[in-house]
Amino acid sequence: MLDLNGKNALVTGIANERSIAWGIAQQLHSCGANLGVTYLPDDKGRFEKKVRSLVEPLNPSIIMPCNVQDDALVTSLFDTIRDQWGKLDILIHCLAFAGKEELSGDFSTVSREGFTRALDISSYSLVQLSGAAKPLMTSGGSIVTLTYLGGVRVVPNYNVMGIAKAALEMNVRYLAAELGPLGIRVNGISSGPIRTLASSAVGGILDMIHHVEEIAPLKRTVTQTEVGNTAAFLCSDLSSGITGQIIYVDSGYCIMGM
Ligand SMILES: NC(=O)c1ccc[n+]([C@@H]2O[C@H](COP(=O)([O-])OP(=O)(O)OC[C@H]3O[C@@H](n4cnc5c(N)ncnc54)[C@H](O)[C@@H]3O)[C@@H](O)[C@H]2O)c1
Repeated sequence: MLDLNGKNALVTGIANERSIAWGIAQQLHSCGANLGVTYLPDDKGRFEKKVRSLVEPLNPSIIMPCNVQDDALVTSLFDTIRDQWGKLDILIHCLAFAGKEELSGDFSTVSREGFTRALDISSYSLVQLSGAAKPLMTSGGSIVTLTYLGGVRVVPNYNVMGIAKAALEMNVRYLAAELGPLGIRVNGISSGPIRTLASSAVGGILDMIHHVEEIAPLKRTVTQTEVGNTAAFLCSDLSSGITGQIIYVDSGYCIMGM
């Protein structure tokens, strides 16, 4: 049994019950972690309402807004963690965004604005949040992000998000090298396709899932719980020798040539 008792874990990226971050939060909680969660603030407060009611059974001690494009919100989030928890042990980076118009059609038509926004929210944010977490991870720590095969191979319609994931995976390696001497490990989970709010913006997501069901050794795609279990492992002492890695949780799809 994984033991995360006494660990403070910040989970970003919960939008609803389909979110991979929700699967991760549940598994961290079941292993004993003390949770803090964030939601994306919007004018009508829809995400806040949804996230607050969803996470209630997990009894998080911090629930705060986080828009990674708003530096003041990020500063306030980590100030609160410092004041309330004193130290942070686990950071789950489980967020990404690209405009729907960027997730279908020809990649070469992506606008500078769309490219920059996707890279800023989906890739730079890992550096930003890890930099803010670093001074709070005084007893070492574990940082986990979520990536996808479209960052190493061409997947139809994934387009600019593939570039963002490629950059994200390199961020994992540079951060792991910098933070390793402090006992902070940084890893990524490359998840197979799962139907979520974010993935539904990718053109042909259902075709991608059906393709995995046909080709992958396990003949199915993965669940949020399976990704959550791997995240819990990567956050626990059982993975103490692993850093800078991308772990595939994809029913074995990535090993297949045909
Ligand atoms: N669903 C899949 O098939 C799949 C596969 C591999 C990797 N992933 C990755 O998993 C992660 C979680 O996505 P998901 O599929 O669970 O979808 P999701 O829509 O449930 O989660 C995406 C989250 O990103 C948050 N977000 C977007 N813009 C933000 C911003 N500016 N600041 C802060 N938060 C912001 C949203 O609020 C949402 O909570 C993403 O990095 C995604 O690329 C998903």
